[in-house]
Amino acid sequence: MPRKEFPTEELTVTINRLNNKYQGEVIHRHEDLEVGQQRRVKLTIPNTLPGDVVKVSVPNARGRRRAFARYDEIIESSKDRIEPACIHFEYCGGCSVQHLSYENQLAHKFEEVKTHLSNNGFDPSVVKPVIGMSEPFHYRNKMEFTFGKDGTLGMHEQGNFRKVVDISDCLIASNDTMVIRNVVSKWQHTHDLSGYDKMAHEGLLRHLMIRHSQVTGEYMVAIFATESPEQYTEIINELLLELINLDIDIESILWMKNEDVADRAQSEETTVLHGRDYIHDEIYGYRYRLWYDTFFQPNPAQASHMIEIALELSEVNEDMRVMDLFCGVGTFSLPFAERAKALAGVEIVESSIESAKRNAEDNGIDNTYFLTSDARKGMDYVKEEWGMPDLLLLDPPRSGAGGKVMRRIGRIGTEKIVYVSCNPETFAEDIVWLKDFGYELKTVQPVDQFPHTPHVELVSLLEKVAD
Ligand SMILES: C[S@@+](CC[C@H](N)C(=O)[O-])C[C@H]1O[C@@H](n2cnc3c(N)ncnc32)[C@H](O)[C@@H]1O
Repeated sequence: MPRKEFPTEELTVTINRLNNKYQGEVIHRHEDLEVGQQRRVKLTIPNTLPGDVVKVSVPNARGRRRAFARYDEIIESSKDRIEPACIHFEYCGGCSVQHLSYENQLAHKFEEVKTHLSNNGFDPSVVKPVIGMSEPFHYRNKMEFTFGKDGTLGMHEQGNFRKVVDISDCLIASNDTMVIRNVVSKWQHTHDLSGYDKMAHEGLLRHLMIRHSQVTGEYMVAIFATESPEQYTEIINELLLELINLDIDIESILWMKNEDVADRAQSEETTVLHGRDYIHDEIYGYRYRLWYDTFFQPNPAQASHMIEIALELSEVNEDMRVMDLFCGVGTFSLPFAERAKALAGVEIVESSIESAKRNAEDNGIDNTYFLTSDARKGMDYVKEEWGMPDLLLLDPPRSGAGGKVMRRIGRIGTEKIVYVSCNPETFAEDIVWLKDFGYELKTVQPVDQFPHTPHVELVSLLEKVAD
């Protein structure tokens, strides 16, 4: 029997918490209930804060347990609410907390890290206040814009993956990134080139990736499209001329053919339209080559703080052999290797390991051993082939390292473990595994790499205090 649909209701609610995407939430309890109606509905309302009183229209409010809805009107503002600096804030899915002062964002992230640790039985007093940015804007070195089917070029709308919000200005990207974005958008409209429709799987232009180095000033522009560039040579040449004539050091312009149905900026066939297929960047004084798909820390200024903290906490010295798990292109490996006797890095993406090897060479570092492997199997192999480490460093993806890797780390039993994380929730769950191996959490230093978003990174130290 089909479920009964209830009418849309206009509710007045007071937001009482932020979820992990920093969207306001409240549980609304219905009154005047009839048999078969839900007693309560959990409302998720983007761009709201605890203390905001808002009016919101909720379709089928009495027939569902959860609803995502935009507010119609703010009746009373939270005392923490500020005017967002960005003109696109209301709909853009890029930043979700510009309506909270930066000071309050940092306070919220601090509490979040402590809560995850407490929930997993750790003493939250080891957490230090979050290191924020003095200028929390224009910090990102890589932006990925999506072409919408309606000629837009920007970010997905918050809570609506099908819609692309046209972004002519962005306060977390560099100014030159937006100059390039605007040239490409104008070019698309001049030539009436279609944006990709992900539902119908038709249209030419899919993504625009712009990455740059804040140190070397080099830029890469990559256009992802469903067709090869040959049939568009004339109009592509017009774009190239415009881009190259900008007062921006664009060292790489790429055309990436991507026919895959998955909505990712990936390439089946890469054509270098101008310059090389990589750019140079630097973090913490080390030089790196970055290809379009190389994972690199998106906020190099804050990443440098994290490297500095990791080096200090580890007290790495020339007698130590270091194992760096999830090493990527070697952002932590190279500074550690230069201060250690030897370093072994393990990473699953082959091109990152190739890059790590080349980066070590480019920086004159010759005591490294890099292995392409899943962390779990790689650790066993490295122990056999390279030997046991004295220090363990790990920086897993947001999903965390997982119990199998953590138990192996526990069995290795180095005196210190430095765990770098981009997700306090999986971090807290992972380190629970180390308790049985006699480790104690000594310090956690959160670092804000992504102002105005829900993300927070951290560097932590665990020490072996018992066998
Ligand atoms: C947060 S990044 C850190 C990279 C590096 N430490 C850095 O700072 O640039 C996590 C890395 O783990 C890698 N990775 C993901 N799953 C993995 C696995 N199962 N085994 C080994 N590496 C993995 C990713 O490719 C990525 O390079």
